[in-house]
Amino acid sequence: MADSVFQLDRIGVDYPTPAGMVTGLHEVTLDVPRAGITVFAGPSGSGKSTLLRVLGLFERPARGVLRFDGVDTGPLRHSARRALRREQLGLVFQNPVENLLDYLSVGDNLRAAAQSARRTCEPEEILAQLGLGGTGDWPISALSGGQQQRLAFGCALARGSSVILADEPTSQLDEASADLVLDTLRYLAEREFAVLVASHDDRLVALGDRVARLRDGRLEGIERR
Ligand SMILES: Nc1ncnc2c1ncn2[C@@H]1O[C@H](COP(=O)(O)OP(=O)(O)OP(=O)(O)O)[C@@H](O)[C@H]1O
Repeated sequence: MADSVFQLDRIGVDYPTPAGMVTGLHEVTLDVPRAGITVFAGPSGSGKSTLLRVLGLFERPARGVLRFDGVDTGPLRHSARRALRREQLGLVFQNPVENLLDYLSVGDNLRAAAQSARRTCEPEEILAQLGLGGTGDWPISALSGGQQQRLAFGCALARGSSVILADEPTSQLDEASADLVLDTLRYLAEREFAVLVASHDDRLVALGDRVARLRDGRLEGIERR
């Protein structure tokens, strides 16, 4: 398995707007190691979400080469990208309700996630790992925001994702709930998941083994700890 989970070579993203083309990312070149937590930090509009969407194979860059596990993703057809997304890449959004199906129980959310990657799972095993043991029959609404985010990471585990991409996972949470998310990210990184997070939460930035700083769609630099 390659040491780098993602290799970006001069990745550029443009958005058409009524006022003309806006560049979301300018020629970003970066190697993301598989091990540890990588944080993409930067002010609002710096390109963090755009970068996560490119890495999550939701967005095709206009320019440059993106390799995932050493494979050039450029020539991949839509169906191959979708299969990679479902089976390997777990994307967790900032708003807990976006990550879960509110009409299913906690356990059924995990089962549905596994099924979407053509797998089966033992919900109670995953819930126990995440400190949510015994909640399998609960409705989603009975969980706190932090617990819902934990469950969203659990869905990535149920799908068998090897890479976790989280976009501002603590921004909608109070401090105690955010702590649950920080613990979960650390737990996943210790278990050899590649964990990539976009955030301007200082505590999340402090958790990173490396921090890639973005500004105006450009990579300003990388701090390694
Ligand atoms: N769908 C879109 N259409 C037009 N412009 C977009 C779109 N998505 C992003 N942009 C622009 O691309 C740039 C980067 O935006 P992006 O959302 O990636 O930044 P961000 O760092 O994640 O910001 P935030 O912290 O506010 O979420 C900004 O100038 C933004 O306005």
